[in-house]
Amino acid sequence: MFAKICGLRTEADVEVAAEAGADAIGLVFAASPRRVDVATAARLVKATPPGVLVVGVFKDQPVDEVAELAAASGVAAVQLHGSYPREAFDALAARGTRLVRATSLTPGTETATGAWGEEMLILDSPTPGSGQRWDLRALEGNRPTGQWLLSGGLDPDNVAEAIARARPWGVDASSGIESTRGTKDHGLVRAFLQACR
Ligand SMILES: O=C(O)c1ccccc1N[C@@H]1O[C@H](COP(=O)(O)O)[C@@H](O)[C@H]1O
Repeated sequence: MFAKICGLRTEADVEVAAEAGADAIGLVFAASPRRVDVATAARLVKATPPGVLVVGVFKDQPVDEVAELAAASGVAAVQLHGSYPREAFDALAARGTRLVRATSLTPGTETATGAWGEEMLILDSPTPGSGQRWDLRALEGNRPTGQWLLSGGLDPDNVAEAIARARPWGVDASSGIESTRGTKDHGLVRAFLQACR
């Protein structure tokens, strides 16, 4: 089970997540209490051990801004939320950017991982980073294929059951592993990663 821990803001956050077995971490560049500036992101990238994928998280920011922040910080991939068209994915892929596509599961959602050039697909609630769960019954008849991550309101207490029901390739969490909004609780991060496995 691939596990991504999102919204890290300090070196201690990175160290705990990596030591506890996170496969990927997310640094948020979107408007959010978890947002990091580019200098902080670059420091956190340097603090991340090899083998842990660092993903920059964006929402409805211009493609040029995404590419500039990704290059300046050194994140390995970008995760796009919001209403990006297919052309935005194509433009970033043409620059060699590794892509993660995040979407909620509404009628017409493209659920085949890789369909827009992304290497991972995230199915999230309609309000990313809010801690809201969504009705997993929506997966019936729409279950993605390939490297897809379940997200939206996951925490140490609910993630095992959510995995059993949704059968994702991986999971992604932020709000459910915080003490206060924007501040990771290291005990909850460890408990979440243990519960995933
Ligand atoms: O975490 C944020 O603040 C955020 C802001 C804008 C876009 C995405 C964001 N995070 C992503 O949201 C989900 C986690 O949601 P939850 O808090 O666990 O419900 C995950 O994909 C994050 O990468």
